[in-house]
Amino acid sequence: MSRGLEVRDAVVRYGTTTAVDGVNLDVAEGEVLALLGPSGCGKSSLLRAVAGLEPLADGSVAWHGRDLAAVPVHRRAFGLLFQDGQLFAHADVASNVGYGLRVAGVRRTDREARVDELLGLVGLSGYGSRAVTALSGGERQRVALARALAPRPRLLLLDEPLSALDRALRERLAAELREILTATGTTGVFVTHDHDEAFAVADRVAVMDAGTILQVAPPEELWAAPVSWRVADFLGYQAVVDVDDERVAVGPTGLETTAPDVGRWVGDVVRSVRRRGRTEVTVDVDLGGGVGRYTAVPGAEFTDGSDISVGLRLRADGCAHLPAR
Ligand SMILES: Nc1ncnc2c1ncn2[C@@H]1O[C@H](COP(=O)(O)OP(=O)(O)OP(=O)(O)O)[C@@H](O)[C@H]1O
Repeated sequence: MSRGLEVRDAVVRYGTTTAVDGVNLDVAEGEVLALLGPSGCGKSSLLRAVAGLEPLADGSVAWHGRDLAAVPVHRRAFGLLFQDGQLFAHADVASNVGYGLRVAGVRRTDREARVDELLGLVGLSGYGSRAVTALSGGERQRVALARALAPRPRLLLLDEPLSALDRALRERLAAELREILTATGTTGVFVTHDHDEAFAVADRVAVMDAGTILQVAPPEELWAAPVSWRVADFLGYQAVVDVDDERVAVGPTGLETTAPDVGRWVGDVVRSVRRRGRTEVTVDVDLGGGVGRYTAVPGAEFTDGSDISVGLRLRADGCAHLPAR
């Protein structure tokens, strides 16, 4: 993979608010990177600065080693896709998808061929003459994606493109989005506050908090070795515990029930439910920081019921060691 986007010491300010506080980030050509973090951490501001929509107070953004400070938004050849696809409501699907090509002066026949190709890619073959107002939310975002991809942007910037959709559709579209970006070799930066979505879409995930990047790594590596509890927390780990002078982050499957006299901790079962073919036990237990509510995997001797005491132990493959503080 060759050199693509390079962000160096980027700072974005709004008056006295520092939204992006010295970020360094590289995205190789052909790579998809997710920016993951809570609301207000500066993800959108960073994305907008890369697009050229927000000025940098300090630092630089470069593509292929060329500084973009003097290059206006429309000359960066970057594509943009937002939460609400911002389609032209008065135009049909094909006109929307072909918009960037028309602006670029692409001939009509070439344009039509490219629009058809893209509609096929996003699973909307034959939808060209439909009114965009007659589409579902998911279909609309597919049209917006086709429109953003049509001019073959050298970098596609996606700001929470799926967050207006319901959960099931979001999961499906996240997987499809990855396939489409990979199939087209598109370099992408994908902003999301949803860790599952980040993992489903990206080659690498950058975890962001309070204007800075805490860790950048491929999903499996991030999951296996978060550098801090803050990162683990964003990824969906449910607790941090001290065990034999080590700090351990406990994942959603990091606890297992045992007989009460065997486990490291003793807790009370609140309920147990079957989810996706496996049982999930909810327990109230003090893991060291006061009583909290956690999820555990049932051990061999677990029997259904509530208001029963169980022991709890850690499951190594559902936990991660955190570096010493
Ligand atoms: N136009 C603006 N004027 C003033 N402050 C702003 C502006 N845009 C963003 N901010 C502030 O900058 C900080 C970062 O906002 P930003 O939108 O980049 O975060 P985010 O991580 O994308 O959040 P969200 O997921 O809620 O969109 C926040 O404190 C926000 O209130």
